[in-house]
Amino acid sequence: MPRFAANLTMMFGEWSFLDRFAEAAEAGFTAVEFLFPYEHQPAEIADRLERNGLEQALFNLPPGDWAAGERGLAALPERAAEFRDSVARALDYALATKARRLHVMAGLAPSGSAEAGAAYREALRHACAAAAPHGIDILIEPLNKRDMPGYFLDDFGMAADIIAELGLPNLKLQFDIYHRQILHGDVTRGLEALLPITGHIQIASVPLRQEPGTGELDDARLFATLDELDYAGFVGCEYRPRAGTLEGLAWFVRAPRR
Ligand SMILES: O=C(O)[C@@H](O)C(=O)CO
Ligand SMILES: [Mg+2]
Repeated sequence: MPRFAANLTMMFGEWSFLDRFAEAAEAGFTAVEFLFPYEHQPAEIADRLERNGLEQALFNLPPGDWAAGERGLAALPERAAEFRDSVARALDYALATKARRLHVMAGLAPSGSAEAGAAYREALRHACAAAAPHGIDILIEPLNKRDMPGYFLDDFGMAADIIAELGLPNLKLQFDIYHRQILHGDVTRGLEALLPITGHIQIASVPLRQEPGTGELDDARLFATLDELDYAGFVGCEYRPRAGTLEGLAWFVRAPRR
C-alpha cells in the first residue's frame, strides 16, 4: 500500500491550518502536503512537522496573486524576476521543513505559445539548478482546463516531452491521477509509462474530487498497481472530503510509522 500524504489545503478544513498537522497525525498520516505555506513562518511549519512526527512530502512555489486568479509564474516571460525570487523563498521553506519536492506552477498562458514555452523552460532550468544542491526535485503537473481554465501545462505528453528535452536529473512529473483521468484517461498505462519520470502522485475521485473509492475509477486497484510497479514515493490525498474529513477516512489504510 502506498504511503499517503494528507493534503492540508484540501483536508482537515474543520481546523485552522496550523492545527491540521496534529489532526492529520492523530488520524494516522505520517506525511503531509499542501499548496502554499507562505502565510506562516518556515519555523512554525517545521515545528508542527517535528511535534507531530510528520514528513513534508511536497508544496508549491508561490503562485503569484492567487486571489486575483494567478496560477503560477513560470511560463510568464514578464514575471521572470519574480519567479526567481519565488524559487529562493520556496527553498527557504523546503530547507526548514526538509521537503524534497517542490511543485512549480506554470501560470495562465496559451499552451502553444512559443514565448511562454521558452520562458517556462528557462524558469525550470533556473529552479532545478537552485534546488539540485539541496537534493530537492522540481515537479511539473499537468492540470485539466475544467479546473484551471487557461493553464499553460494541460497535457501529460507535453510534460513528458519537456522533461525529456531539458534532461535535468531533478525535474520530474507530478502525476495527479485526478487530472490524468480527466485529460487522457488510460490511467494504468499512463502510470506504467510515466512512473520512471514521476516524482510525486496525487489522488482524488473523478469527477467530484472527493475521497478515493467514491468516483469512476477503481482507486484501490490503482494503489495495488502502484505497489506492483514498486512505486516508493508518496500519494498526496488532494481531495475535498464529501462530509467531514475524519468521517471520510474509511478508505485510508495507515502505513506503519518509519
Ligand atoms: O492538482 C492541483 O490542483 C494541485 O496539485 C496544484 O498544485 C495546483 O492547484
Ligand atoms: Mg494535484
